Amino acid sequence: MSQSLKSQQDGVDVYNQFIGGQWLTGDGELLDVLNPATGEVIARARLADEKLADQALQAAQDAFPAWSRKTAVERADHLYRLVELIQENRDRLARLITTEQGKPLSESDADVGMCCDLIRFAAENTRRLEGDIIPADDPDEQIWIQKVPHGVVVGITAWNFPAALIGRKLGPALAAGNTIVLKPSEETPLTALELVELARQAGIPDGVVNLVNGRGRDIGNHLIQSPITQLVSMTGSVRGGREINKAAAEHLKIVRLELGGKAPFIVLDDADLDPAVDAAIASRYNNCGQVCTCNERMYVQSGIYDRFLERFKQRVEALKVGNPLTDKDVDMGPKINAKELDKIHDMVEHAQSQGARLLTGGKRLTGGDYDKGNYYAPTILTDVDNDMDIMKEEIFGPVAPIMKVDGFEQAMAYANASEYGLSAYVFTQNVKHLMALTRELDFGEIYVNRGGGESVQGFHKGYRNSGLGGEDGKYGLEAYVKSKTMYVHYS
Ligand SMILES: NC(=O)C1=CN([C@@H]2O[C@H](COP(=O)(O)OP(=O)(O)OC[C@H]3O[C@@H](n4cnc5c(N)ncnc54)[C@H](O)[C@@H]3O)[C@@H](O)[C@H]2O)C=CC1
Ligand SMILES: O=C(O)[C@@H](O)[C@@H]1OC[C@H](O)[C@H]1O
Repeated sequence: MSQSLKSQQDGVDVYNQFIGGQWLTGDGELLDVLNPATGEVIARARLADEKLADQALQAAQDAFPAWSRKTAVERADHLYRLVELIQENRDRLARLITTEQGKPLSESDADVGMCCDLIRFAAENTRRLEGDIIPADDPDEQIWIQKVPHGVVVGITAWNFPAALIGRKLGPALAAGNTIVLKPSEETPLTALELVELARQAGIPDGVVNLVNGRGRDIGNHLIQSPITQLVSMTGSVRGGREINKAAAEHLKIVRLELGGKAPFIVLDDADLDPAVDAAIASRYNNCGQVCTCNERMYVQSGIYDRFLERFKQRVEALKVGNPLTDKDVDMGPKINAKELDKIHDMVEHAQSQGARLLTGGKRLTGGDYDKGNYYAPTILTDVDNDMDIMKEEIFGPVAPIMKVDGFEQAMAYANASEYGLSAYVFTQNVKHLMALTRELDFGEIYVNRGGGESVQGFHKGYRNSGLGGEDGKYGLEAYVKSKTMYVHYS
């Protein structure tokens, strides 16, 4: 039955799913969406069954011919209109992100801003999806390499950036002439649903954007295996990425995966101390440490180690943790859910059992409002060595292990000894070391003398287990077209 975005049941908003330009109820189970700061149910989202997922794929397939035949400028104009609407709703969306995900409002605002920027970049570049004309071996022939869209794209997203990750999949997919079925994270479906409603209001034709909710191994897996799906783009865990890659391989589907990270944060003796401390704090504790580019392990050279650690500890202990909706001054909100909170605490305890020393934090925050949410104390671990699990496994939480190194070479060796290869941070004023980074540091995204935060015109690409493919910028956009070679004889 056709519905609006949401309706009320027992005083709680119940969100529908978007298929072929209609909000549909379906018969699927209802999923509680919780505020991680309070544990309250803020809304419910209807989950899709396989029949509804197939309906979404079919709607995307039906919409593809007309959408892909629109001119580059027409597609761009639709996306620009969507960006305008997102901007008009920026405060409301930021509040919603904070409510369902828990990050401070300023960070939610940046999440919405990044969503806009990713879609705007895609719109700006619809006209730049250029092909080639290649000299042929026959004088009466030309070889044309054209760039054409794939067809139906499935975009599967994680919970840590509920808006930006939708923009990152939807923007380039539509810009290049594809249609899309989105499946947002089970933890944060509401922002995605509201964004899709804005896509409807922007006049994006029916079926070009569709959204179904569901669990990854269930509906996510079903979407991947459908013969309609041509390309799968996913952001999430290495485990999820592996499962998706395996399911897609069976059907020879194209897959782009943006997975976890274990970014080394390197501070050499000649670094500027204050910016290094600022960046170490932001890159570890923003979004409660739940960013794939987070500072996950620190290597600080012996000459600056004591001064760095003293200042870093002061700053960590001054971080204010709380409910970002009721207290605008908090630096850090809760972890996304109780399971993640337990995971972090187990990792900290395990690190101590392996010999790490707890310098500060290391516990769940309790008492008063803390008891209702998933709060963890900002934590520092010292006396770690590079073989400990805390230096190898993605933490994805507010815990910083810090290790002393004797110099550049040792820092490089420790940093590279990782199954992850997305981001790395280096603070140095030494030009020789800086120039050597391209050769010595085996990571896809290196931040030198600054904290994290990629630009939409860059290329967000993880090596090794951090992913397959890469996103953003001109290389990210190219993933959404395939080449078609035509040998044109004209005598
Ligand atoms: N790269 C990143 O930025 C992220 C990394 N993570 C890492 O993953 C850990 C667990 O987080 P989760 O939310 O459980 O990540 P996840 O990988 O399970 O979920 C991410 C998305 O993939 C979908 N998914 C999962 N398994 C799938 C499958 N087999 N087939 C199709 N779709 C599937 C989920 O439904 C969700 O939409 C975190 O603690 C963190 O270490 C989590 C979120 C984002
Ligand atoms: O998923 C992630 O954590 C990253 O891809 C993240 O997405 C938006 C942020 O700017 C990125 O670092």
